[in-house]
Formats: sequence, structure tokens, C-alpha cells
Amino acid sequence: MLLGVVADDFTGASDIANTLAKGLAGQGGLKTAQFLNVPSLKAPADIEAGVVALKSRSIAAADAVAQSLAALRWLQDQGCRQIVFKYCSTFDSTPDGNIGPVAEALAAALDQKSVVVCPAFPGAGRTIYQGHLFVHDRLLSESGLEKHPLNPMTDPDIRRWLARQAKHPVGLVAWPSVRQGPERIAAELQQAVQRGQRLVIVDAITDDDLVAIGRAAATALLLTGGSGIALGLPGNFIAAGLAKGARPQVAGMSGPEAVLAGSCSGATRGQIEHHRRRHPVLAIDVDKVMRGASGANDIVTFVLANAGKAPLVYSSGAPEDVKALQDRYGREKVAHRLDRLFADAAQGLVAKGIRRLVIAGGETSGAVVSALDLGALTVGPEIDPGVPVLVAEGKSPIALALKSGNFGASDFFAKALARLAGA
Ligand SMILES: Nc1ncnc2c1ncn2[C@@H]1O[C@H](COP(=O)(O)OP(=O)(O)OP(=O)(O)O)[C@@H](O)[C@H]1O
Ligand SMILES: O=C(O)[C@@H](O)C(=O)CO
Repeated sequence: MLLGVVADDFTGASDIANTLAKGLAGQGGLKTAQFLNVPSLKAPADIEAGVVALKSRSIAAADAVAQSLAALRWLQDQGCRQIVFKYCSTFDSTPDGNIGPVAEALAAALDQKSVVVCPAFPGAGRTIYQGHLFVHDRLLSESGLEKHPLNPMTDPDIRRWLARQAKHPVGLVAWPSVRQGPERIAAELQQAVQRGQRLVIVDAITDDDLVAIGRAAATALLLTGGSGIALGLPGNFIAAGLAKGARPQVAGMSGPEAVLAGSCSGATRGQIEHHRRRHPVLAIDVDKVMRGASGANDIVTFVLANAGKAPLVYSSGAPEDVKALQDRYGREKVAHRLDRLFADAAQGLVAKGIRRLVIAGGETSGAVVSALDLGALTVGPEIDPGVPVLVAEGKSPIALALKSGNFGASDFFAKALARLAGA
């Protein structure tokens, strides 16, 4: 394996796996697999990039550091020459969150003195200018993300936000330098070392900026960012003759299907409304679930009764409903209970023969996929930006799409089910 990624959630992992597998147009990418938590076995020999998906985004910094270092050790054991720490393109974390501690711990383990921090993903509307993160034409803190159920992002100044999490001073390579190209970026990263700045925000507003950053950091042992930071990396390995420039290919999977949505993002709620017009949907009554009056069996029964019609089950609610439930039962308790619900439902569904599963939301995907114990997932073609087809081989093969909350077009769910079937 050439390149290893430590990803802080499961949808984010498949997002960057997609970028690596796809590569740049006309160039090809790396043969990529996604692993669920730190594997106990060796990776298949033909894999060029491996993404270890952790569920560490919302956990305490010390736990996230320990899990990320374990993932690093496994990736190093597989021969990786370069490591990427993947977090959310909207920098989802709290002021005492773990992006800073994990990035600094990985930097220390790899003896890296200045490390790129670049959550930009222009293809999904996330850009960074003068250290400030935008979602399309809005500052992060006015984009809806300020109401996220677990990590409300109330400050768009990533330098300031990260400084609250990090031990060392945080630097900035601003866009006027980035646009001058890889040499200038590399020179400024070097200057940051003199200033003792370990983590350095690097502005990016276009894919070309990201490719330039990738070139500047071609020999860096560690980069950090959203999936965009990986855009230029396959090309470095292909240009060096180390990788062939593979194209993502997997066979589709026929069989019964289900969509499970736990994300409360505006995009996911819009996709649910779109799906509702043509397909059966079940809204989970979260209050009933919290009181123990509804459970996974209700979901399994609904899906099986609607097999073949693209049934969708969702807990997703509007911010005011989410807040009311969190005030009543506690944020952690609701999240934990819903994770358990989706995990139990997924186990029940797969036991009953479901073979195509689309899941919306990183925490939700983490809960489901961990419960299914799937091993390595082969990364196939892209469904919508940031969401690839994933296939788990094994006794009961299954095809998956793990959709980040904010990703996908309005018709995503039906389209994803069709793509999982090979359409
Ligand atoms: N009706 C609800 N009330 C309160 N919390 C909810 C409700 N529905 C879902 N949640 C919680 O909201 C969180 C959604 O997080 P999740 O990571 O799945 O989605 P997301 O943050 O939109 O996606 P991503 O991480 O991919 O951007 C979960 O912890 C889930 O348990
Ligand atoms: O970077 C993103 O926006 C996504 O891959 C993600 O991590 C959302 O959970």
C-alpha cells in the first residue's frame, strides 16, 4: 500500500476513498479499499490506497488520538509512504474537539514539523479563503452547520477554531500565495516551521489549488483535510511510476434494498421529501424509541413489506424538533439510542436478505456498518460527488452507499439504489 488515510467517520472515509479511486480526469486513480475500524488482518496485496474509517469525530480527544495512532501503525505496517488525516469539509468538531489533538499526535509520531490543514472541497461548495471556511456563498457559521446536532460550527475562522484545540501556534498560507503554485506553498510551509507553527491552514478555492497543494506536499509524510486534499495525491504516485492509474470498477449487486437516514442536514431532509413522492417512507417516532415503545423490529417489518419499492426509513428531524428531543433526553443519550436502533435494524435487515443498503449520515453509517462486521470494502464508481459505490465481498456480499449528510442531489436515494445494482 502506498497511501494510507485515517478518517474520523465512515461517510467521510468513503468520500476520500472516492477521490483517491477516481483520481484526476484522464489520469486514473489508486486501487482503493475502505476498512472499517483498524483491521486485525493484512490488507490485500493489490491495494494501493487504504482508508481506515474510525468513528472518532465526536469522541473525547484522548480516545480519538489513541484510535488514530493505532490506525497509523496499521497503515505503516502495510507499507504506506504517506498518511492523510481526513476530517469533515465543514471541520465538524467542538472547541475542545479532537482535530487539533489528533493532527498534532500524528505529526509527532511521523516527526513532521509543519502539516497542511485544508478542509476545502470546492466540488461540494466548501472553500477556504484567508482561513475562513465557506459553504457555497455562506460563511460556515451561517450555512446551517451552526445547528448541527453534535458539532455546531459557530465560528467560520478555522485558524481561531483550531487554535482552541491545538497545543502549537496555528499558521496560514493564504490564497495569494497558493495561487503562485507548489514551490511558493512549500516555501511558506517551511517558513511556518521557523515560527513554530505545527498545523498550517492552507487556503483553497478551486480544484487547481488543491492539486497545487498536493504537489507541494508530494514528499510530506502527513497531510490533513477534507477529501479535496487527496485530489493531487494519486498523480504524484502515478508520475513517480509507483501506481498504474487504475479506474474504479465493481460488479453491481442485485437483491432487496433499503435506505436508512439518520442525518438531520438540510440536504438529507430534502432528499427524503423528494423520495417520499414516489416511494414508501417510514418516519421513526424518536420520542417513542426513547421511551422503549418502538424499536428495530418496526423498521425491519416496514422494509420487508415494501421490498422492491425502494423503502426509506428516517429519524431525521428539523433543528427545533432535534433540540426538543435533546433537551428532554440529553444529546448523547438520543444519539446513542438512535445509533443502536439503526445498527439493530441493519443487522435484522441483512439477516433477512437485504443486499443493497444506502445510509445517510456519518454517525449513522458508522453505527450500521460496525454492526454488520463487513471487513474490507472495495471502492467502485462515484454516484454523486463524494459518494462511491462500496462492495463488501464475503459470505453474504452487500453493496453500500454511505452518504455524508450534506452530499448528493435531490434524487440521490433512488439513484444510489440503482447504481448499487450496477445501473
Ligand atoms: N430526530 C432526531 N432527534 C435528535 N437527534 C437525531 C435525530 N435524528 C438523528 N439524530 C442524531 O443526529 C446525528 C446525525 O449525525 P450523522 O453523522 O448521522 O449525520 P450528519 O452529521 O448530517 O452527517 P455527516 O456526519 O456525514 O455530515 C446522529 O447522532 C443521530 O443520532
Ligand atoms: O468532508 C465531508 O464533508 C464529508 O466527507 C464528511 O466527512 C461528512 O461527514
